[in-house]
Amino acid sequence: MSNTWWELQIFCETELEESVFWRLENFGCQGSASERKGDSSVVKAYLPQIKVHLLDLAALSLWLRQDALCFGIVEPELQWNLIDEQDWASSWKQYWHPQEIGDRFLINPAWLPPPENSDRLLIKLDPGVAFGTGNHATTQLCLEALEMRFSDYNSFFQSGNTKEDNAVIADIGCGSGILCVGSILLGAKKAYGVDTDPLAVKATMENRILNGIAAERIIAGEGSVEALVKMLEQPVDGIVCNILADVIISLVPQISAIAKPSTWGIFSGVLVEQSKSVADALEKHGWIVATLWKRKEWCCLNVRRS
Ligand SMILES: C[S@@+](CC[C@H](N)C(=O)[O-])C[C@H]1O[C@@H](n2cnc3c(N)ncnc32)[C@H](O)[C@@H]1O
Repeated sequence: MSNTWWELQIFCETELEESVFWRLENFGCQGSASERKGDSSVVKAYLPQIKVHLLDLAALSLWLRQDALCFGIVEPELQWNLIDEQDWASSWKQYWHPQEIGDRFLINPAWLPPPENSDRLLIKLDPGVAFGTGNHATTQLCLEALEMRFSDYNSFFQSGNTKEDNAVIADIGCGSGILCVGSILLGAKKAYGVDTDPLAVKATMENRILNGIAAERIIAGEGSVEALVKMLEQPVDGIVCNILADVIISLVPQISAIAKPSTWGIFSGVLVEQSKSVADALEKHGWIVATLWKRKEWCCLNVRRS
């Protein structure tokens, strides 16, 4: 018997889109995507029918309307209907298009031919049900921060064997594996990804293969920092973590234990109003917050150990 899924459609102004994505992610949705028409957006998201009751959907509708009121934006409209798994697996994909991110990346859905004549680093992706298409501001901030980190290495080590060739990265909450793949394309030697969701681990391994990356260069495992500690031979050079602020704060002590004096970190998934509490937690554990990058209501903290 096929599984049944809720397909949620939110008709909103583009200004509200990021907050809608955030609500949907917290609500447990998977495979969300948006389509823009002028100033309006249709955000689509999916979740298994057994996970929520109609009453929950009514509550979600209320939260979305309250968010719009806070921002002084026209209230969005939420519609829902049931579809079967086969339809779900393909329906959101038609709204996802190749996307340039930062100065160097081009994200290309696995089922589309890559654009011709692009000199960008191509990340081919099929996220399955995992988070991380590159559509979300929090992922974009991470990819741009990774570009910055690796260009620092390049300009510092102009010739010969560069330090970047040896950089080992940890990606906590790897989702589709987009940041692991991005790190390798930028020149990392190895990326370790962990995620509490086994489907994200599967997606990361599949996307490694899709991008022709050798098995020993992206190692993915189920779990969180405690799993990472078991996988690592020594502290890492860089840490990227795009999870919500509360989770980051709870993980900071363990994360600090896999760092060495030269380690840098990229912490994303943080709402601007939560940035101070995340920065406080990091500083308490020996990190220096170097820069804070913002995109809409989200921000990303670029930190270093010394
Ligand atoms: C916002 S997604 C980020 C995915 C991808 N890294 C990106 O930047 O697009 C967060 C991911 O963290 C995972 N996650 C949530 N809590 C976690 C935890 N405590 N430890 C590890 N992963 C966690 C979720 O399953 C999800 O895949």
